[in-house]
Amino acid sequence: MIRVGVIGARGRMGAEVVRAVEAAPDAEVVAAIDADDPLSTLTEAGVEVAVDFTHPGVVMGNLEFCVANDIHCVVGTSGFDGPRLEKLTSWLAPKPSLGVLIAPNFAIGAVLSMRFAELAAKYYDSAEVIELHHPRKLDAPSGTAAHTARLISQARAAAGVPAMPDATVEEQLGARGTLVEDVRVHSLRISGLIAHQEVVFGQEGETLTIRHDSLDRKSFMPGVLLAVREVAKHPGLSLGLDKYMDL
Ligand SMILES: NC(=O)C1=CN([C@@H]2O[C@H](COP(=O)(O)OP(=O)(O)OC[C@H]3O[C@@H](n4cnc5c(N)ncnc54)[C@H](OP(=O)(O)O)[C@@H]3O)[C@@H](O)[C@H]2O)C=CC1
Ligand SMILES: O=C(O)C1=N[C@H](C(=O)O)C[C@H](O)C1
Repeated sequence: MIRVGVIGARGRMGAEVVRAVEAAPDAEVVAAIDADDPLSTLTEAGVEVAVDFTHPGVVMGNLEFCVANDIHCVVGTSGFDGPRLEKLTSWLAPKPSLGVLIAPNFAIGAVLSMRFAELAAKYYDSAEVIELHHPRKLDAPSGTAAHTARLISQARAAAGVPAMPDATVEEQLGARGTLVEDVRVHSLRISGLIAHQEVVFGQEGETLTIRHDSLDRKSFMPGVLLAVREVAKHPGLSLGLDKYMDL
């Protein structure tokens, strides 16, 4: 049995993770902590894999503790940029057998749609990302949208695709979304939604839209369980659940 600690266990995702791990035949929740609970609960319970669904403002402190205490980490919390990933890499340097996965999205369809977007990127003049989420989400744009935009941008740069056509010279603040690298990202917050994303590509006479919808937070659980099972087999820092999949 894999001994799992859930950080953010009373949150929307954390509570779902506790249920999913408890139902798994090969893993058990030995610690479930939330804001104000001491991180030492994890070491006292002998946690092997910590799963973090908290807030961008606290996740780095949680990871610093887990890495220092040789606990593998599966991280769904958003807010990871280049400097954060560099810091994590430096923490992991003296721990060659420890695995940390930062996954912007655990839904299998979302992982596939990011890969599809990366593949499509070099074939189109234009690409923009629209993410749609529940209105209690704290951050914008979503981690998934930012990651998708970076993948598109990097794929276009690698293929030498010229800048996207856009004649806008007068823009009311925010009307064209925000730029992640050179890709526009638009964020909607709508009651009734959970987590959704469209990537729209276009060229003369043709568009391609790649859309993914998480209709229930259960959609993230197969990916979380896959990560819990795999993280110890993938030492170092991995970005994206696709690193544990045969894509
Ligand atoms: N990668 C993926 O597939 C997914 C990622 N996410 C991301 O996961 C994160 C959490 O989302 P969600 O569950 O909706 O958010 P919630 O706000 O529902 O849950 C976060 C929980 O973490 C708690 N918390 C805050 N600080 C700490 C701390 N220092 N230690 C332990 N627990 C703490 C919060 O307590 P309190 O409310 O008191 O602050 C809350 O209970 C977000 O960043 C979101 O974007 C969400 C869905 C899927
Ligand atoms: O806050 C959420 O709900 C979600 N957050 C992640 C993100 O920021 O991309 C993943 C998913 O979109 C749900």
